Amino acid sequence: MASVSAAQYGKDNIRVYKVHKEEKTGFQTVVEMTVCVLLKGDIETSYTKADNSVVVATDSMKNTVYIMAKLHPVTPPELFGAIVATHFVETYKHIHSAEVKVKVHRWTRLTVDGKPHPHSFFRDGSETRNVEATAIEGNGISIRSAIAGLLVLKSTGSAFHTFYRDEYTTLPDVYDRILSTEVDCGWKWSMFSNIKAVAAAVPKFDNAWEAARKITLDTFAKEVSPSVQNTLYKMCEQIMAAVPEIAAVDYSLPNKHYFEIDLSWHKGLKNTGKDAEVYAPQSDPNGLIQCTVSR
Ligand SMILES: O=c1[nH]c(=O)c2[nH]c(=O)[nH]c2[nH]1
Repeated sequence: MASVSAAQYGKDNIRVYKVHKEEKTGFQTVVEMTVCVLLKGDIETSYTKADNSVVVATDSMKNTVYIMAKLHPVTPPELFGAIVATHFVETYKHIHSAEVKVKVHRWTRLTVDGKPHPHSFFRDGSETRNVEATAIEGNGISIRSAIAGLLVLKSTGSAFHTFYRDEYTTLPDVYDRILSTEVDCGWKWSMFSNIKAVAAAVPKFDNAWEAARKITLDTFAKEVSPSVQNTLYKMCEQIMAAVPEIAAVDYSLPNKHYFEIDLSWHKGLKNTGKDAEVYAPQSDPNGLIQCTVSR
C-alpha cells in the first residue's frame, strides 16, 4: 500500500508592498516583498481521501500575509517571517510546521538636486534580501537570512592554476582572469524559542546583513583570488567572526565565465593572454561552487 511520506502546500509569489508615512517630515519609506508560505501537518487525507476539511485554502494564506503586513512591522524580514510562520502553527491545531520565505526587493531612495527625495526610489540591480523563517510546533523558530542576486565582476586579481590534470583536462593554467559571480550568501541563526526571542534580536538582523554584504564585497575586491573555493571560504570565516549569534554561513557562487577570443585571423590582431581585451561572456555552462561553514 502506498502512503504519503511527505506533504506540504501553500502560496508562492505573494507580492506585498507597504508604505510608512512620516507625518511630520512628509518622508515615506517603502518595502516591497515576495512571500512564500508552506504548511505541513495532518493534511494527508486531503491528498488521499479528497478531505478538504483539513485544507487552509492557499487563498486564505495570501489574505493572512496581507493582514499580518497591515498589523505588524514588515522590517526586518526576519521578524515579519517569524510572525507569519508562528501565526499559522498557533492558529491551526493540525498544522505543525510553517515555512515562510520573504524576499525583499530593494528600493533605494533617489537623490534629487543633491537631496534625498521624500517619496521617490529606484531599483539598483536584482539583488534581494531573503529570509526563510520556519516555525515548528513545540520546537521554536529557525531562521536563515541571505543576500541573493548580487552580481559582481572583477576584471583582474583572480587566477586559477595547478588544478588536477588528467586526460580530460583542456583548461590551461590561468594567472590573470576575469572573475564574476552572482552572490547567494546565507547565514543560519541559532534557534529562537519564540517570537519574543526573535523580537529581542531585531537590531542584530540588519547589522548581520550589512556585515555579510560588506565582507562579501570587500573580500571579493581586495583578495587576489586563487580560486572561487578559497575566496568564498575567506568570506565565511570573516562573517562567522563578525556575527557571533550565527551557527553557520553558506555560499552558492556560480562562476560566470568570460572566454578569450582569438582574433588573429583578422590581420594578425593580438587579443589573447596579456593582449586580451575583447571577451565572450558565457551564459552557460557555469561553474557552481558551494560551501557551508559551521562552528
Ligand atoms: O575558481 C575556480 N574553481 C574551480 O573549481 C574551477 N574549475 C574551472 O574549470 N575553473 C575554476 N575556477
